[in-house]
Amino acid sequence: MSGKYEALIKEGLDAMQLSFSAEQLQQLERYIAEVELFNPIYKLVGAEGDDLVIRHIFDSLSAVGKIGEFARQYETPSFADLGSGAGLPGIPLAIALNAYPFTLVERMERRVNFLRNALVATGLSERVQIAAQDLKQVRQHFDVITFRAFRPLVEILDDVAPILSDGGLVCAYKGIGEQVESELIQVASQCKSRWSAEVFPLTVPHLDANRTLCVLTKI
Ligand SMILES: C[S@@+](CC[C@H](N)C(=O)[O-])C[C@H]1O[C@@H](n2cnc3c(N)ncnc32)[C@H](O)[C@@H]1O
Repeated sequence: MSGKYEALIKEGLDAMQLSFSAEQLQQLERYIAEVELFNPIYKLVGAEGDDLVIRHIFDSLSAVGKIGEFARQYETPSFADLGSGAGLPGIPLAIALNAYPFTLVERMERRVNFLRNALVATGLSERVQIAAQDLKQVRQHFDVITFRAFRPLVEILDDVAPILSDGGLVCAYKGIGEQVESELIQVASQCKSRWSAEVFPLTVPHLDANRTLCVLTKI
C-alpha cells in the first residue's frame, strides 16, 4: 500500500483492531480510488478526502468485528448488502470478510455500472455478485443481510423477511440508539414479520457521531 490514505487507513484499522493483508489493503485502496474517480459523475457519496475514508470506509468497517463474530456460526455464510449504492457497506465488508460470498442489491442502473467497475478494479468480481434489481424481486436467501442509509426498518423488514435464511441475521447500520429503539417500536406494531433485535454501539475512528448496529433475527 502506498497511497495518499495509507497512514490514515493503517491507523483506523489498528483502532478497529482489524488486521488486513497486503492484498486487502490494496483492494481497499483501489476501491477508494474508484469512488474518487466516479464520484464527480455519479454523485456516489457526499464526502471527499479523509472525510470519505472516515465517513464511508471506516463507518462500514466499524461493524466487522461484530458481524464477523456472528458470521462464524454459519459454515460459509452468504451475505447480501441491500441498497448498496456505491457498495457501502458491502464492498469494504467483502474485503474484510474475505472468505465469504457477497451479493450487492442495487436497483439504480448508474450505481450498478459503478459497482461492476469497482468489483473488477478490486479483483472481487468472482466472489461478489451484483443483483441489479429491486429488493422485492430478489429470490435468493442469505444468512447475513446488511444495509446502511437504506430505509426505515418498518418500511423494509417485510420485504427482507422472505430472503433471509432460517436462523439468518439482519445487520442494520444505524445512528442514535434512541432512534433505533423508536424504529423498533414501529416494527413491532406495523410489520407483518416478527423480529427480535439487539442494538450494539459502534466506534468509528475519527468520527464524532453516534453509530449503532441493529441486529435482528426473525421469530
Ligand atoms: C441512500 S443510498 C445508500 C447507499 C449506501 N448503502 C450507503 O450507505 O452509502 C440508498 C440506495 O438504495 C437503493 N435502493 C433504494 N430502494 C431500493 C430497493 N427497493 N431495491 C434496491 N435498491 C434500492 C438506491 O438506488 C440507493 O442507491
